[in-house]
Amino acid sequence: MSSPLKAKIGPSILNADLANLYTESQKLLDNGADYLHLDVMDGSFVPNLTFGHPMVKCLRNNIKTAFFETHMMVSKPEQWIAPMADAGVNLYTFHIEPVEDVCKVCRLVQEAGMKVGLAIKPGTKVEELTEYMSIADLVLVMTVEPGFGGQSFMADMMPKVEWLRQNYPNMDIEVDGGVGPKTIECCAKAGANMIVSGTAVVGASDQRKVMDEMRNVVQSYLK
Ligand SMILES: O=C(CO)[C@@H](O)[C@H](O)COP(=O)(O)O
Ligand SMILES: [Fe+2]
Repeated sequence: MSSPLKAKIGPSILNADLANLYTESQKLLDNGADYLHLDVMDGSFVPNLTFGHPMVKCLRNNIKTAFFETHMMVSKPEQWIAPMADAGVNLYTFHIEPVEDVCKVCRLVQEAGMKVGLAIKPGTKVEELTEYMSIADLVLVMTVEPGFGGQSFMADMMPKVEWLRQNYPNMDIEVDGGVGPKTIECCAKAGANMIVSGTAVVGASDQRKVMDEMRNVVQSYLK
Protein backbone atom coordinates (compact mmCIF):
# COMPACT_ATOMS: atom_id res chain seq x y z
CA MET A 1 0.00 0.00 0.00
CA SER A 2 1.28 3.49 -0.75
CA SER A 3 1.99 5.98 2.04
CA PRO A 4 -0.95 8.13 3.15
CA LEU A 5 1.54 10.93 3.78
CA LYS A 6 2.06 13.88 1.48
CA ALA A 7 5.22 15.86 0.84
CA LYS A 8 4.52 19.46 1.78
CA ILE A 9 6.60 22.61 1.74
CA GLY A 10 5.86 25.29 4.33
CA PRO A 11 7.94 28.40 3.89
CA SER A 12 8.93 30.30 7.01
CA ILE A 13 8.40 34.01 6.59
CA LEU A 14 10.80 34.86 9.42
CA ASN A 15 13.44 36.31 7.14
CA ALA A 16 10.97 37.90 4.73
CA ASP A 17 10.26 41.63 4.66
CA LEU A 18 7.83 41.72 7.56
CA ALA A 19 6.67 45.21 6.59
CA ASN A 20 5.15 43.50 3.56
CA LEU A 21 4.07 40.31 5.25
CA TYR A 22 0.83 39.90 3.31
CA THR A 23 2.45 40.45 -0.10
CA GLU A 24 5.37 38.15 0.75
CA SER A 25 3.05 35.43 2.05
CA GLN A 26 0.69 35.65 -0.91
CA LYS A 27 3.64 35.45 -3.29
CA LEU A 28 4.83 32.24 -1.60
CA LEU A 29 1.33 30.75 -1.85
CA ASP A 30 0.99 31.80 -5.49
CA ASN A 31 4.30 30.05 -6.12
CA GLY A 32 2.96 26.79 -4.73
CA ALA A 33 3.62 26.80 -0.96
CA ASP A 34 1.53 24.07 0.67
CA TYR A 35 1.21 25.95 3.94
CA LEU A 36 2.70 28.92 5.82
CA HIS A 37 5.00 28.37 8.82
CA LEU A 38 4.74 31.36 11.17
CA ASP A 39 7.53 31.62 13.75
CA VAL A 40 6.29 33.04 17.04
CA MET A 41 9.04 33.91 19.54
CA ASP A 42 8.60 35.41 22.99
CA GLY A 43 12.12 36.54 23.91
CA SER A 44 12.05 34.09 26.81
CA PHE A 45 12.07 30.55 25.43
CA VAL A 46 14.36 31.82 22.69
CA PRO A 47 16.56 34.94 22.63
CA ASN A 48 14.55 36.64 19.92
CA LEU A 49 11.19 38.33 19.49
CA THR A 50 8.93 38.18 16.46
CA PHE A 51 5.16 38.59 16.41
CA GLY A 52 2.01 37.25 18.02
CA HIS A 53 -1.65 36.60 17.41
CA PRO A 54 -2.62 40.18 16.38
CA MET A 55 -0.38 39.94 13.37
CA VAL A 56 -1.47 36.40 12.55
CA LYS A 57 -5.08 37.57 12.67
CA CYS A 58 -4.39 40.44 10.28
CA LEU A 59 -2.69 38.03 7.91
CA ARG A 60 -5.66 35.65 8.14
CA ASN A 61 -8.04 38.50 7.34
CA ASN A 62 -6.19 38.93 4.07
CA ILE A 63 -5.49 35.28 3.30
CA LYS A 64 -8.68 33.32 3.81
CA THR A 65 -7.92 29.77 2.86
CA ALA A 66 -4.22 28.91 3.30
CA PHE A 67 -3.17 26.47 6.02
CA PHE A 68 -1.37 28.34 8.84
CA GLU A 69 1.04 26.66 11.21
CA THR A 70 2.35 28.68 14.15
CA HIS A 71 5.68 27.45 15.50
CA MET A 72 5.35 28.54 19.11
CA MET A 73 8.84 29.19 20.49
CA VAL A 74 7.39 30.40 23.76
CA SER A 75 7.70 29.56 27.45
CA LYS A 76 3.97 29.33 28.07
CA PRO A 77 2.27 27.81 25.03
CA GLU A 78 -1.00 27.34 26.95
CA GLN A 79 -1.30 31.14 27.17
CA TRP A 80 -1.68 31.66 23.43
CA ILE A 81 -4.04 28.84 22.46
CA ALA A 82 -7.32 30.79 22.51
CA PRO A 83 -5.99 33.92 20.75
CA MET A 84 -4.25 31.85 18.08
CA ALA A 85 -7.40 29.79 17.48
CA ASP A 86 -9.32 33.05 17.19
CA ALA A 87 -6.69 34.32 14.73
CA GLY A 88 -7.45 31.39 12.42
CA VAL A 89 -4.45 29.14 13.04
CA ASN A 90 -4.84 25.58 11.77
CA LEU A 91 -1.84 23.87 13.38
CA TYR A 92 -0.41 24.93 16.72
CA THR A 93 3.08 23.53 17.13
CA PHE A 94 4.72 24.05 20.50
CA HIS A 95 7.94 22.96 22.19
CA ILE A 96 7.65 20.30 24.85
CA GLU A 97 10.76 21.50 26.79
CA PRO A 98 9.18 24.20 29.00
CA VAL A 99 5.85 22.42 29.47
CA GLU A 100 4.90 20.44 32.54
CA ASP A 101 1.75 18.75 31.28
CA VAL A 102 2.17 18.27 27.54
CA CYS A 103 -0.94 16.08 27.20
CA LYS A 104 -3.09 18.75 28.79
CA VAL A 105 -1.79 21.45 26.43
CA CYS A 106 -2.37 19.12 23.45
CA ARG A 107 -5.92 18.56 24.56
CA LEU A 108 -6.56 22.29 24.97
CA VAL A 109 -5.20 22.97 21.49
CA GLN A 110 -7.42 20.32 19.95
CA GLU A 111 -10.46 21.47 21.93
CA ALA A 112 -9.82 24.96 20.54
CA GLY A 113 -10.24 23.48 17.07
CA MET A 114 -6.60 23.33 15.95
CA LYS A 115 -4.31 20.45 15.12
CA VAL A 116 -1.40 20.05 17.49
CA GLY A 117 2.30 19.72 16.69
CA LEU A 118 5.07 18.86 19.16
CA ALA A 119 8.52 20.32 18.62
CA ILE A 120 11.91 19.37 20.07
CA LYS A 121 15.12 21.38 20.21
CA PRO A 122 18.41 19.83 19.05
CA GLY A 123 19.39 18.98 22.63
CA THR A 124 16.18 17.09 23.40
CA LYS A 125 16.11 13.31 22.99
CA VAL A 126 13.57 12.09 20.47
CA GLU A 127 12.38 9.37 22.88
CA GLU A 128 10.91 12.14 25.01
CA LEU A 129 8.15 12.39 22.41
CA THR A 130 7.10 8.75 22.84
CA GLU A 131 4.43 9.24 25.46
CA TYR A 132 2.70 11.92 23.41
CA MET A 133 2.71 10.28 19.99
CA SER A 134 -0.84 9.00 20.24
CA ILE A 135 -2.21 12.49 20.82
CA ALA A 136 0.01 14.57 18.46
CA ASP A 137 -0.97 15.35 14.88
CA LEU A 138 2.61 16.21 13.87
CA VAL A 139 6.11 16.23 15.33
CA LEU A 140 8.76 18.80 14.53
CA VAL A 141 12.45 17.99 14.75
CA MET A 142 14.45 21.22 14.90
CA THR A 143 17.54 21.13 12.70
CA VAL A 144 18.93 24.37 14.14
CA GLU A 145 18.81 25.90 17.61
CA PRO A 146 15.47 27.73 17.57
CA GLY A 147 15.55 31.52 17.55
CA PHE A 148 16.90 32.69 14.21
CA GLY A 149 16.55 32.07 10.50
CA GLY A 150 19.50 31.54 8.19
CA GLN A 151 21.49 29.12 10.36
CA SER A 152 23.33 26.01 9.21
CA PHE A 153 21.48 22.70 8.96
CA MET A 154 22.38 20.14 11.63
CA ALA A 155 22.65 16.81 9.83
CA ASP A 156 23.22 15.06 13.14
CA MET A 157 19.49 15.48 13.88
CA MET A 158 18.61 12.99 11.13
CA PRO A 159 18.79 9.90 13.36
CA LYS A 160 15.86 11.41 15.30
CA VAL A 161 13.83 11.64 12.10
CA GLU A 162 14.81 8.08 11.10
CA TRP A 163 13.77 6.76 14.50
CA LEU A 164 10.41 8.54 14.30
CA ARG A 165 9.71 7.34 10.77
CA GLN A 166 10.59 3.75 11.65
CA ASN A 167 8.35 3.71 14.68
CA TYR A 168 5.53 5.92 13.40
CA PRO A 169 5.21 5.29 9.65
CA ASN A 170 2.04 7.37 9.25
CA MET A 171 2.97 10.39 11.38
CA ASP A 172 3.59 13.79 9.83
CA ILE A 173 7.24 14.54 10.58
CA GLU A 174 8.46 18.08 10.03
CA VAL A 175 11.99 19.45 9.92
CA ASP A 176 12.86 23.12 10.38
CA GLY A 177 16.10 25.05 10.14
CA GLY A 178 18.67 25.36 7.40
CA VAL A 179 16.61 23.26 4.99
CA GLY A 180 16.97 24.00 1.29
CA PRO A 181 17.90 22.33 -1.99
CA LYS A 182 21.32 21.32 -0.64
CA THR A 183 19.99 19.60 2.50
CA ILE A 184 16.61 18.31 1.36
CA GLU A 185 17.82 14.86 0.26
CA CYS A 186 19.15 14.17 3.72
CA CYS A 187 15.78 15.08 5.30
CA ALA A 188 13.76 13.13 2.74
CA LYS A 189 15.91 10.03 3.09
CA ALA A 190 15.51 10.11 6.87
CA GLY A 191 11.72 10.22 6.48
CA ALA A 192 10.59 13.83 6.91
CA ASN A 193 7.53 14.74 4.85
CA MET A 194 6.74 18.29 6.04
CA ILE A 195 9.49 20.70 5.14
CA VAL A 196 9.96 24.15 6.59
CA SER A 197 12.28 26.32 4.59
CA GLY A 198 12.93 29.99 5.16
CA THR A 199 15.96 31.66 3.64
CA ALA A 200 16.32 29.14 0.79
CA VAL A 201 12.78 29.77 -0.48
CA VAL A 202 12.08 33.39 0.46
CA GLY A 203 15.35 34.60 -1.03
CA ALA A 204 15.12 32.51 -4.22
CA SER A 205 14.76 34.23 -7.58
CA ASP A 206 12.41 31.40 -8.60
CA GLN A 207 10.50 30.35 -5.48
CA ARG A 208 8.28 27.92 -7.37
CA LYS A 209 11.24 26.05 -8.80
CA VAL A 210 12.89 25.67 -5.39
CA MET A 211 9.68 24.46 -3.71
CA ASP A 212 8.81 22.07 -6.57
CA GLU A 213 12.30 20.65 -6.53
CA MET A 214 12.23 20.01 -2.78
CA ARG A 215 8.70 18.57 -2.85
CA ASN A 216 9.67 16.15 -5.62
CA VAL A 217 12.69 14.90 -3.67
CA VAL A 218 10.57 14.33 -0.55
CA GLN A 219 7.77 12.66 -2.52
CA SER A 220 10.25 10.27 -4.15
CA TYR A 221 11.17 8.88 -0.70
CA LEU A 222 7.56 8.37 0.49
CA LYS A 223 6.68 4.76 -0.08
O1 LIG B 1 11.98 28.20 13.68
C1 LIG B 1 12.88 28.61 13.01
C2 LIG B 1 14.06 29.25 13.64
O2 LIG B 1 13.92 29.22 14.99
C3 LIG B 1 12.76 28.42 11.54
O3 LIG B 1 11.46 28.34 11.10
C4 LIG B 1 13.67 29.24 10.65
O4 LIG B 1 13.29 30.55 10.68
C5 LIG B 1 13.69 28.72 9.25
O5 LIG B 1 14.53 29.53 8.50
P1 LIG B 1 15.79 28.97 7.70
O6 LIG B 1 16.68 28.27 8.70
O7 LIG B 1 15.23 27.99 6.69
O8 LIG B 1 16.37 30.16 7.11
FE1 LIG C 1 10.16 27.53 12.73
